[in-house]
Amino acid sequence: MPGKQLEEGPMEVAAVEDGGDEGLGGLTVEELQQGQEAALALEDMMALSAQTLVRTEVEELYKEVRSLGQGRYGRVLLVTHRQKGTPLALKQLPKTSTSLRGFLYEFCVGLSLGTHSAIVAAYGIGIESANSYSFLTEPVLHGDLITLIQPKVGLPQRAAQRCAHQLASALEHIHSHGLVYRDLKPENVLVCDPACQRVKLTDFGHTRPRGTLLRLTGPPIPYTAPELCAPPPFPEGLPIQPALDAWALGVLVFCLLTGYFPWDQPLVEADPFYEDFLIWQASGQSQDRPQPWYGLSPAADTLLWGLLDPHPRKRSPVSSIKGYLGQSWKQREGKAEELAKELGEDGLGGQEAPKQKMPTWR
Ligand SMILES: Nc1ncnc2c1ncn2[C@@H]1O[C@H](COP(=O)(O)OP(=O)(O)OP(=O)(O)O)[C@@H](O)[C@H]1O
Repeated sequence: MPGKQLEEGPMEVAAVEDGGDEGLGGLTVEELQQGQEAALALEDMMALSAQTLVRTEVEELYKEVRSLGQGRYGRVLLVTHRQKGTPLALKQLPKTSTSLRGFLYEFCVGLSLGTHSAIVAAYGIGIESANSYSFLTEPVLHGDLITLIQPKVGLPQRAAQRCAHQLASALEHIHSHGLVYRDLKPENVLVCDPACQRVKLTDFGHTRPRGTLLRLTGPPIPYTAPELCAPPPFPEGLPIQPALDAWALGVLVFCLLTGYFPWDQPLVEADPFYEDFLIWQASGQSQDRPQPWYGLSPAADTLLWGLLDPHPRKRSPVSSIKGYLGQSWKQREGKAEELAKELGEDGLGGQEAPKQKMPTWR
């Protein structure tokens, strides 16, 4: 998502000299340095890539086959190389809404991360045309994950675990490069086969170096971590951390397992589902388990409590998924209904069932 409204800035180096975590908005010196190194490496790569841009109209080199998708900022086309016939995905970003810098940024982030098996491979070809910028990646032809998640049901457990494992590994790779992905959602997860054996993360327009100062510019969504909703420690924003992606991964795993969002926004005042979750986390009592969580196993509860810890420093890293892979994440068939009965779910203490609706799947 390049060339978007200004919502971020680099963290002031002076903050490091202040010393202590306080002056760093909660980042350690090492974390801040890791982000700064990532930012410098990207700047170098962008300068080199700017010199190697191919200046031509896309049709001169590639033949359009069909549309693969349309995002807010660009469209993605399946094309073939005119001489070789090789199929490729071409992401095209109009110059009216994308700056050269924004384009180079997304292009270079994708290029530096695309060596991981669960990240879409980039071909290192950037094109500047009269009205657009484009780059080429491998085409992934079975659509995105949102089309496979059955509302109110989710994915079969094995498929959900395969997706979660691969996405955690992709995010770990991104974090090891000093970057935070920041846009985990099913629409950005491409599916390589109908059984969802292999998935790939795409769209690096929001990815930024760790420690970049960032403010929320619109209303939060379920994937937005609560620390981004709170007043930021600096006027320019919150220094971003990989914990933002761990939160989004927790929400995504919940969606994969249930077909529901756990809440609309992580705001106690505005969202009763989130408030119920915090009450359950605080009490640990089974009678406080919120309704959307009934279908999950104890292992999934523990995994998701870790990833969805409201305190970013206490939150489990994305790699915590690995410790839960051999276990069941869903209640066995019928168990969720039994549990509902046990908990008097047709009534909080025998009253009529609450008429509240689960968060609707969007
Ligand atoms: N390599 C690819 N192969 C197949 N389909 C793709 C590929 N890359 C993207 N798509 C499809 O195109 C859609 C839009 O792509 P992308 O998310 O990169 O655009 P965007 O404008 O940055 O989106 P957003 O609105 O999320 O910022 C994706 O949701 C996906 O369905």
